[in-house]
Amino acid sequence: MTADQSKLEQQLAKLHQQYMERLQTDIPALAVQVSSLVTLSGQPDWRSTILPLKHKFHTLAGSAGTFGLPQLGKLAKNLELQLKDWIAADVAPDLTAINNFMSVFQQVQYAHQSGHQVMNLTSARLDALNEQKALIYVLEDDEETANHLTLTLATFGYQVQSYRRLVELDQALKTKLPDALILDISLPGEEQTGLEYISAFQQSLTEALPVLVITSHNSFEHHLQAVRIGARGYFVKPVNTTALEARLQRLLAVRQREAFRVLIVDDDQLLAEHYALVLQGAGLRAEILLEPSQIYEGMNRFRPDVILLDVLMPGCSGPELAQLIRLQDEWLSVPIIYLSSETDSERQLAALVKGGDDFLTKPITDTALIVAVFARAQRARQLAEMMTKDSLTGLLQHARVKERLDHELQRSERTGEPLSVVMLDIDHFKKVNDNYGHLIGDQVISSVANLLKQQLRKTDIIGRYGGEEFLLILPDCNQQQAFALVEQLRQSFASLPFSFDYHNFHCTFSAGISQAKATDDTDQLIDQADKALYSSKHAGRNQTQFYQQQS
Ligand SMILES: Nc1nc2c(ncn2[C@@H]2O[C@H](COP(=O)(O)OP(=O)(O)OP(=O)(O)O)[C@@H](O)[C@H]2O)c(=O)[nH]1
Repeated sequence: MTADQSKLEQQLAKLHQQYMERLQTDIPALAVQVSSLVTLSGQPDWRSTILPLKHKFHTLAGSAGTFGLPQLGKLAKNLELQLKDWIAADVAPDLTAINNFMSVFQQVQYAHQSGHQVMNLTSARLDALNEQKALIYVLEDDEETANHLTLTLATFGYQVQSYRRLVELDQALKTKLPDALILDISLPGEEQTGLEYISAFQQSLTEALPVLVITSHNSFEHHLQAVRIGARGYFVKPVNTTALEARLQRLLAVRQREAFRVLIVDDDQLLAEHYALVLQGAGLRAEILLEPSQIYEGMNRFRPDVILLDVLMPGCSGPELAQLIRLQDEWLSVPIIYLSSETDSERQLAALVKGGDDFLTKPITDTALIVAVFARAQRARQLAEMMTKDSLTGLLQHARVKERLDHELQRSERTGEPLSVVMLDIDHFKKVNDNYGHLIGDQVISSVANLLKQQLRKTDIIGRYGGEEFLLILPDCNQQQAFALVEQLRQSFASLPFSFDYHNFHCTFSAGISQAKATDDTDQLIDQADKALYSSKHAGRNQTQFYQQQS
């Protein structure tokens, strides 16, 4: 067990302990309420005693199983259903019915004292997501190609280790596995070919290592051999390093994906904390909202991929909250999963009609919770990306990046943190298209996008604003910090070699920066960054300027 796992198990055990302590007061309090049932028959307002009791058994039914007391959960569910039947029949229960009810309740009192099943999280745990820079090994005997590749990948922000000989690579692979391997398959002077070596090595792994092949051979046989050793890319020399980097980025995108965000809305704090810990243990980010009235603030701040919603909450029910969420266009597509001890399928359907997507019944096992949330989050993220991202670069589209700027501007006003906006445009791009063709032009655009994705923080927002124009939103960053960052990007980009027909060329970009002031709105801020960009172009291009307020 890793240190993280053991910490998680300790936290879960602590929550369980707290839940058991809560039952020490909840069950006797329930007993008092249940004992008042004996005075019920013949009373006109019998419903006002039963309704709150039904709610309490509903909550108990949902939470007990989750905290390892399935027997207690089942008994509570039966009692809840009994109370429900009385209400549905609209007849006050007679004394025999109440006596039967109380004898079942006695079993509840015993059940909460019996031992709980030990929760086993390990089988449910999914891979924690890797936030670090990707580690790439390169095996290439030709020094010039190796240096060119290493320099390009390092410029993009990868951690690169380059080897000339198989024996060196072998040692490195046995010490630490990289995120991907770039391999020259023809290695004169070696006993084995690169393909033979890696084919044997892959068999020793449980999960195949992503391999990109570089070679001077372009035959069908070589392609086939490469596929057979699990190659995920095939590049013929002279290697187009920017195309290779783009492939690498796509290959690693899933591993580097930002963790899915789950917003848990439940008035039962212990239960909500339990769910949050279980989801966090599986590599998801989870936040708890106990107070439904804070839903908009919570959504805007946390931007969840999925919402887990309790159905019965005082003040505002889950379905009402779902309807509130759906009032806002931008939250229409976020999946809402109800998590409730409601087992009546008609009521479940009624809740779903009010804007939910799925219904999970409490108690739920940790594995089932993780799998349901993960599957929903993954699909929602894919759909959201298709709807909001530009197909060439994978960056946010024009309208979306402006929407994000609206939010960030509001946040910066609220928190007082600085916010900078950068407009960036490739220099003389028309000439790139004219000289090398549209396809190479597209490759240059993709490279700027990939460089930005690799080198900016996860919290920065990047959009393709126009053809060869990009908009960067840098939260918690003043204009001096933005300047240092953009200058570094500019220099990296200027040093990137592009190739066309055995001939290398370089490109540059110009940039303009504007820092938000309290009085600015989105359009003003973009306009200021655009004016600063124009100044950079006017002053000779390949440079960065701030917006200067005209007097
Ligand atoms: N290959 C490619 N070209 C594009 C794309 N979008 C826009 N362009 C081209 O980008 C070029 C932009 O040219 P201009 O805005 O005039 O830029 P420029 O005058 O060459 O350079 P600056 O004055 O330095 O900005 C036009 O030729 C567009 O056709 C695209 O997605 N792919």
